[in-house]
Amino acid sequence: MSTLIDGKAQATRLREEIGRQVSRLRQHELVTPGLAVILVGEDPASQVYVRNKATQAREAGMSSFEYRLADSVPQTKLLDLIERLNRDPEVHGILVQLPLPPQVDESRVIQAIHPDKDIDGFHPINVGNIATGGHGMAPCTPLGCLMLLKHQLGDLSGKHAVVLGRSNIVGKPMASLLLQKHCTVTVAHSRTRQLEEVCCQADILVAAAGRTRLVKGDWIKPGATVIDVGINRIEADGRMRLVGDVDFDSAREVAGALTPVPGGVGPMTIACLLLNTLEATCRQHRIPFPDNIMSLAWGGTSSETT
Ligand SMILES: Nc1nc(=O)c2c([nH]1)NC[C@@H]1CN(c3ccc(C(=O)N[C@@H](CCC(=O)O)C(=O)O)cc3)C=[N+]21
Ligand SMILES: [Mg+2]
Repeated sequence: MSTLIDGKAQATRLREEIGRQVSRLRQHELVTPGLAVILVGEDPASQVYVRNKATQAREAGMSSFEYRLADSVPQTKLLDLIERLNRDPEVHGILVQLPLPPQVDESRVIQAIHPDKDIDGFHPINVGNIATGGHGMAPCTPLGCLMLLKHQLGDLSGKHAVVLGRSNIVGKPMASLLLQKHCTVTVAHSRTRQLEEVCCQADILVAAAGRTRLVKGDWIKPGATVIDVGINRIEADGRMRLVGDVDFDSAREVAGALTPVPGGVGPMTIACLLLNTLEATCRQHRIPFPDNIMSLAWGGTSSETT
């Protein structure tokens, strides 16, 4: 049986440490980190996530500003709001919940966010900095996955990581981060031939394909570490359930360690959002980013990154 990787517990510890740093900033620097979250439309799942993000930001002592816009909002209005938040000194991080409705050009919106306030790490400047090994803002979900992996495995050097999925939000930045940690990285996706054989070679398997229970136990090398990024809502026995991209029951017979859904990557994503907001605040006020947060987040010292 595999070790269960407790993302919920690790996220709680990270948020507690972030909370201590936030109160230190407020006391000694008179700065309160501020997170602005913009939600367009009324998708119920998105509403839950946005509410959780705002609640957890406030619990960590941050200011939270929420903006709810109608599904029919013209793009110019959204861009105007972002422009205003870019200039607002109380706002250190801006998150526009994706996906956006069809009249809005997603990449236009992402590029409108000032890179220093882009706590999602989706702006091309941050994508470029991460891809070239710099210390840009890393997207929250891949960053959370990396922290779980570092905590579980320590040094990742030389390990074969297979990333299943190639989205800009998870797959591609995940591959960048794993390369930075000296993994051999394969990015597989829906057009990959012999997908099962490719997955079977992974020491580390990150499943972010958006396909319910795609990865079965016999896709996994015995002892491998499996990170399940999927969040799929299915109906079972007349009730809604959350399941991942990994078939949990067969996977746990084979994997060395495995994240559950829920309680794995999801809570780490939100904790990393707060971490990025704290980092953005420090950078905007030219305050050094606290070392102990660095080591808690990365499971080692920052000097280990080369
Ligand atoms: N600009 C932007 N940034 C995002 O980071 C972003 C986004 N758009 N759009 C949607 C996705 C999805 N996402 C999740 C965050 C937390 C959980 C989470 O906390 N999940 C809980 C369960 C929550 C539940 O029960 O529904 C868990 O896995 O344990 C899930 C999904 C962030 N996203
Ligand atoms: Mg794909």
